[in-house]
Amino acid sequence: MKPGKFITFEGIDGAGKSTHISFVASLLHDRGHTVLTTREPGGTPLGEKLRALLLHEKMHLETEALLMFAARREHLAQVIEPALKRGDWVISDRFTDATFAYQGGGRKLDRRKLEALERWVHPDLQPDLTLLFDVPLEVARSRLEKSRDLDRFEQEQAAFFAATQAEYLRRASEFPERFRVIDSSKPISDVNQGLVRLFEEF
Ligand SMILES: Nc1ncnc2c1ncn2[C@@H]1O[C@H](COP(=O)(O)OP(=O)(O)OP(=O)(O)O)[C@@H](O)[C@H]1O
Ligand SMILES: Cc1cn([C@H]2C[C@H](O)[C@@H](COP(=O)(O)O)O2)c(=O)[nH]c1=O
Repeated sequence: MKPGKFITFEGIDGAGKSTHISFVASLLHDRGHTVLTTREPGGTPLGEKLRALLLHEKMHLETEALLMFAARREHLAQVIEPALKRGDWVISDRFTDATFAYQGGGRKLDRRKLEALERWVHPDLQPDLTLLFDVPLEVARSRLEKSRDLDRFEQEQAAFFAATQAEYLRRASEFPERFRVIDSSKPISDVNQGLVRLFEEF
């Protein structure tokens, strides 16, 4: 069912993943692939409305997790699955690992509930490659504060991001076949060079 490849970018807020998506997209485009870049929560008109709620409205933790998966269901149906079927390469700025990291790790929602939602929403699809941008918490925080006004997640305390990052790293060791951890405390040009090397082998 899936001639295209599905690549996801993950990391705590300010880790630098969005900065490197267009670089990787143009690298893959130069290799002859049709590349679609998208993001979560979001990626569809309905998903973007849910994103606005998720990033700015206070809500119950389980509502938050359910809305993340509702936006994802729409994203898969409208964007990701048709693109992969056509043979396009899809790069998503976040996917289900973010829900395990933020709602599971950061907010402590029982992982079994998230696993049940994952089995419901995408039982047969996992990313072919997940790039985890890893950076010390204080570096991420200082990059964010310099760059923009902070949303509901970005305003969380250091302990929340420490738990979120720990869950990302735990998942990277649980699924080593698809995760690659990128040291994004390095300058942007060094991170780009590392990405060029990584994609020579992918
Ligand atoms: N390696 C780097 N060195 C220095 N600054 C960086 C680096 N990577 C990203 N930045 C800067 O840090 C800020 C945040 O980067 P970016 O938006 O890519 O992070 P992000 O991981 O996508 O965060 P979010 O998930 O909150 O969108 C931007 O101003 C960006 O220019
Ligand atoms: C997919 C997803 C996202 N989040 C959080 C993580 C970020 O703080 C925001 C998205 O903002 P970004 O700047 O585009 O990265 O949403 C989450 O908590 N759970 C998720 O599943």
